Amino acid sequence: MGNLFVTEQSSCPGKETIRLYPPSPLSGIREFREDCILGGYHVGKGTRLLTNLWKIQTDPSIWEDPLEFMPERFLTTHKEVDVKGNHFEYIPFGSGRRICPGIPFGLRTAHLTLASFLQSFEISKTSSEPIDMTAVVEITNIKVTPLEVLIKPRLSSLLYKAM
Ligand code: HEM
Repeated sequence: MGNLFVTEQSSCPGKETIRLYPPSPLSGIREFREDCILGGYHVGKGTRLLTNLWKIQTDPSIWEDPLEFMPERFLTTHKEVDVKGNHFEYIPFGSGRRICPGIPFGLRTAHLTLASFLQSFEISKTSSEPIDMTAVVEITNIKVTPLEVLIKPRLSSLLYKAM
């Protein structure tokens, strides 16, 4: 299970999770209002651009061992990098005027939901095989192999009744 812990103070496992497994791997669409040259390419007015955030966040010229889960990089080589669209090598919420407006809500909700789930249930794998973390980069980030787990309540049964 990916650990989606990120706060605005930014925990390193959380930052690394959404670097490698961005929930929204493609940015929103931008339309060019005029002809221009971008990265050596001529781009015509009216062209629509969808940025592949996953590709940027796994660019081997920026990230050492880009496909490895290494949260410590956010304590060392990428210590100053935050999630707010200021560092273009890492833009899990996009950047600029159309940056995701749900950053604080998304981060807190992910944190709360996962923490409540882990507090409430014991989770175990159904096999001893390593978990296949391969993902398909589409509009959202989807695991190729669904994760199968067994969940067992940890708390008093009274706490699981619907409110
Ligand atoms: C971890 C959770 C989330 C991630 C990773 C995420 C990621 C993104 C990304 C990459 C974009 C495109 C930004 C761009 O094109 O520059 C976006 C846009 C957007 N997000 Fe999120 N998002 C998350 C949670 C949320 C939540 C909780 C809400 C609302 C409550 C939200 C609402 C929006 C909206 C409305 C846009 C479109 C903004 C615009 O086009 O002006 N997102 N998000």
